[in-house]
Amino acid sequence: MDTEPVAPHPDAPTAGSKLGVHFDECFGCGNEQEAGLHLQSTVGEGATVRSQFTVTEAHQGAPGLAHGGLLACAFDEALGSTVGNLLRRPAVTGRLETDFRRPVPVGSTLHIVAKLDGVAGRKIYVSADGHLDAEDGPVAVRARGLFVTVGLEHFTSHGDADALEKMRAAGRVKREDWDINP
Ligand SMILES: CCCCC/C=C\C/C=C\C/C=C\C/C=C\CCCC(=O)SCCNC(=O)CCNC(=O)[C@H](O)C(C)(C)COP(=O)(O)OP(=O)(O)OC[C@H]1O[C@@H](n2cnc3c(N)ncnc32)[C@H](O)[C@@H]1OP(=O)(O)O
Repeated sequence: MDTEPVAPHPDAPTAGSKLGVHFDECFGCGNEQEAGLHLQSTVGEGATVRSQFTVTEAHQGAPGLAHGGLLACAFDEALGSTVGNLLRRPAVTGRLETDFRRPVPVGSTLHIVAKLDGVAGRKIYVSADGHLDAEDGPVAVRARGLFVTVGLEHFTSHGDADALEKMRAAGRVKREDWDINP
């Protein structure tokens, strides 16, 4: 792939900043989804975001083991949060590849480190490693994503405009937070 290197937006949150919930009903990070992943993220050094989530019984595929689709969801969230918060561009997942390298048991915590890899026009390439039970634990899942920058009308024309208003009212998303025409 022919990409340009990418640096965080000058107004992006700095290393150590905790990233809040972007939407209360988001399955990845929202606090109104009881069975959701409740992923919590912090900006890391360089163009990285560190996220964690603990696998519960609600996330099983085989008995006692995380469902692969839910693990993919965690990476979608972690990668999307990296793009949204570091680049401040509204973007959606175009492609998500996951390598499942080790089983992830219920009760374990996945430590995901995601990084911006490059951009090519509207295309943003990101990747992440998920370490089992510790930041330096063995890699259980690896993912690569392609996000595509969209205008805010993507969400208003295809999504729930009332819910977007609710997000704005809750201060989750402000128009001035986004670099709409990078
Ligand atoms: C005020 C409201 C703000 C709302 C913001 C909300 C939240 C954000 C807040 C904070 C951020 C924090 C956290 C976010 C966390 C999680 C995010 C989860 C993200 C998701 O879970 S999101 C849901 C799943 N996602 C979709 O629902 C997308 C459905 N889809 C489409 O809506 C279109 O498909 C679209 C827009 C992707 C492209 O459509 P399009 O017409 O605009 O553009 P086009 O097709 O030309 O693609 C342009 C270039 O991307 C290449 N390209 C596209 N797709 C490709 C693929 N799969 N593989 C390889 N290349 C691909 C083309 O080949 C071309 O490349 P080239 O320019 O080189 O030709």
